[in-house]
Amino acid sequence: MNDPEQGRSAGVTRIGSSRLTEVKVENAVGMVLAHDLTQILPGEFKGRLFRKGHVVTEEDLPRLKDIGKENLYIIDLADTDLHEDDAALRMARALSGSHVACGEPGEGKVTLKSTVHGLVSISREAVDAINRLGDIALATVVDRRVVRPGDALAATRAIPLIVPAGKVEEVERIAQSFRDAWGDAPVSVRPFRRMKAGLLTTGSEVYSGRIRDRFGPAVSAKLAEFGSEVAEQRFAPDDRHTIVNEIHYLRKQGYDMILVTGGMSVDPDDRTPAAIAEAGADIVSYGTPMLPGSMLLFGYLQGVPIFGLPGCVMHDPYTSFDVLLSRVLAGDTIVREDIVEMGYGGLHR
Ligand SMILES: Nc1nc2c(c(=O)[nH]1)N[C@H]1C(S)=C(S)[C@@H](COP(=O)(O)OP(=O)(O)OC[C@H]3O[C@@H](n4cnc5c(N)ncnc54)[C@H](O)[C@@H]3O)O[C@H]1N2
Ligand code: MOO
Repeated sequence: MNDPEQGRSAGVTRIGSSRLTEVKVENAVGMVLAHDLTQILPGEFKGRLFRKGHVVTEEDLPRLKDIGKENLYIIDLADTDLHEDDAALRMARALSGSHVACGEPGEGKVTLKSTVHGLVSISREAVDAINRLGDIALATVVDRRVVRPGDALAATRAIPLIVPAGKVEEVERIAQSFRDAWGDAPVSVRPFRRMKAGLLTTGSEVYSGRIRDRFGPAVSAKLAEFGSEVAEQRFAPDDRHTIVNEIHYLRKQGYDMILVTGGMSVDPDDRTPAAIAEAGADIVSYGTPMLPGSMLLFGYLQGVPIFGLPGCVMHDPYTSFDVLLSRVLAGDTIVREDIVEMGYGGLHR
């Protein structure tokens, strides 16, 4: 129904029950523009040259010709149709959940932005169902990306200038059934909680003072990046009994999470995984299918998240620790399947 050639006669194009009446640019002075008009100057500018609602003046005529406009159109919109800007705005409103701000329409597009620092939740199922409808487009970032205030999360757009209202109503239905099932809209952001971590650094070479600790500064900086902090750092040699006692000490301090560094790999004197288990943690996984960060351990000690952090966390800017830390700070409980799913797309080095 949106073939613009269909139903065209003597300067009038019919799209469904709506009509577009052609007006030659030379005769358009005083006319109200029915949609935003775009200019593209490669390498210089791309955007709105004239805004919907603008009243055409004599001086506009050469600029309209410069962007290829020989004709302008008056829209008679049928009740069953929506203007591109209204379609994009209604879809954006339906899709916006917690901590998401909906922008103003421009050139038939509305952008959804985060209002907080947190983890975005985007339902791929809902996005695919919406894009299957045709005539409308929804483009998003990937689920579980860390976002900051002002970051774009998604954009809605009508493809033709005039869209059947039924398409937008279908988007609203999809969004509403998602809300009914999950308690939030298909695009939402969970702000990061501010957590206090207890840090235990193992390694006899560090404990004895042979080498300077590099884990403490790296882990503190990482937590600060997310708005959390290392509240206390302790040190232990590669002795399982001492490591277990230090983990119990940190647990008693009531920290929101416990981080243990070093001794995570293959040698018999890498004691940390066994010590974390002996301390009483339920191990969700020792080994994470992501690189860097494959030797990471994650579990819960009396409900408190506990990480065994491998050496790469000291020097690689993005590891499996970033992925799991962001989820813990967003309030997720990590299960084995979450770890399993990290392998696909998880090769970063
Ligand atoms: N044969 C294999 N070798 C390695 C494997 C493997 O599977 N087979 N895994 C590799 C991966 S992945 C990682 S990551 C590293 C590191 O593992 P660890 O977490 O066990 O680290 P450590 O052995 O304790 O130390 C490695 C290295 O880092 C220095 N270190 C440790 N802690 C500190 C600290 N707090 N400050 C400064 N430097 C520290 C330590 O002295 C060593 O030089 O293993 C791979 N190898
Ligand atoms: O675990 Mo290593 O932690 O992949 O570089």
